[in-house]
Amino acid sequence: MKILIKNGTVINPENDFNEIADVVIEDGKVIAIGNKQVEAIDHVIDAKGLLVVPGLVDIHVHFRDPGFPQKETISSGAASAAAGGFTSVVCMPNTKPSIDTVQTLEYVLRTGQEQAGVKVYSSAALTYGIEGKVLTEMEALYRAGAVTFTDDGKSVMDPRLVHEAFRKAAELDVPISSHCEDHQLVQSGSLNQGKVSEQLGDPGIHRLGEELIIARDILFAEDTGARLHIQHVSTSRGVQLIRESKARGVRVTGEGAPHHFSLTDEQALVSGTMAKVNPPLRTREDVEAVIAGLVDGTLDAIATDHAPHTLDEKGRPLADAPFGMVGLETAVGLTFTYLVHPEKLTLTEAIAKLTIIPSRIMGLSSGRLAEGCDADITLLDPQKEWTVDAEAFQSKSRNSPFIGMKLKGKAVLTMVNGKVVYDEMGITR
Ligand SMILES: NC(=O)N[C@@H](CC(=O)O)C(=O)O
Ligand SMILES: [Zn+2]
Ligand SMILES: [Zn+2]
Repeated sequence: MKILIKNGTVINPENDFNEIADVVIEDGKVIAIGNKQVEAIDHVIDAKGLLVVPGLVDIHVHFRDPGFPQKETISSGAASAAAGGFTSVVCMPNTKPSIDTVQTLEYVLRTGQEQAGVKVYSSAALTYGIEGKVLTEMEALYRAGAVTFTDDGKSVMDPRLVHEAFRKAAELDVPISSHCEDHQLVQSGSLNQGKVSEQLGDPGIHRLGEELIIARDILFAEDTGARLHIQHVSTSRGVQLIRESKARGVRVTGEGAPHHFSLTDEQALVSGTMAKVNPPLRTREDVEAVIAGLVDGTLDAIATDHAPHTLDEKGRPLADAPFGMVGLETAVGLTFTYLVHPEKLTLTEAIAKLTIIPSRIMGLSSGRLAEGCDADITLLDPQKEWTVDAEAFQSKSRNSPFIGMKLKGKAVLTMVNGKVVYDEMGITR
């Protein structure tokens, strides 16, 4: 089976390729790029006006299996990823049980292989049960396929334990992904501590809660030589701490989430609990700092932190509703609307932050579009204007503050190993 994608603008950030070119796929692999004569094509996809990019890579998703299939399963999460243009994802371990044993890790990876249309990778927990008390068998989990270690949802607070985990990670040369939140400082708030939290009678989440742990973990990385990846950076000083540590050679990377480069805490006045996320939406100054971090490379990657929750849970009062929002199906629209169209990032820079850079951080082979690669390919329509519609979500959950918002830019076709897993061009009809 040979497929030809013709007339599209092919972008491969890895080698700065950005040209109108043909892409030929055979048996799930890319066999040619450029205007080459290829015989016996079975299927032609006309990508005129579209971008042909490496399948997108999201290194921060919550697929809720095992434990919370009513929120998301690995197969519904994968369908949501495909609809958003993502072909590879890294799952977070705060499931039930948490991904803290080889057995649970293997369950997630196997279910991903058997039931998901996209490539499902997984992190493993740093501590058993994400309780911050006993380190997991990091080496065994690493050998079984864990690509990073994290207690995402929490920070491990015991410095002796954190130090030990960083030493082990350095030995294995595997990145630690850090959710930065000093919960002794932060305690019970739901929103960024400021005018909006006051107005809504919420105790608020002080920015220092995030910054203290970013600073701490940078020091641990510096001391041990481990690779540190800071998740969902939301504050201006957080970005600055990463910038300074990079300049002195610490092996640190950072990610920015679409909601943190597009929304402020004021969104809670409009969207209520749908705008409750951890770390919280902050101020205009913070949003600008996250964008500046993405622009100058302090924040290496864009990652969604796709965090599905049921409408029942989100229907509770602000203080009781869970933190998190779905993100896979709005990430491309938000990246184009807030970063590419306003010319903060070039096309190649934006695609790099959604493909090759996150892939490298986690040591994956995804995120490239070159001869010999797996045909994981996404077709994007950068000009497509659309309105976020909860009913159209492939995710099981609808907890998004972006519902009803108009965005410009969308994934229209997603392919994994040459197989179409999402199609709104009507080519598989
Ligand atoms: N981001 C969130 O607000 N929630 C995440 C946990 C996390 O990423 O910290 C979740 O699992 O729901
Ligand atoms: Zn987190
Ligand atoms: Zn998360």
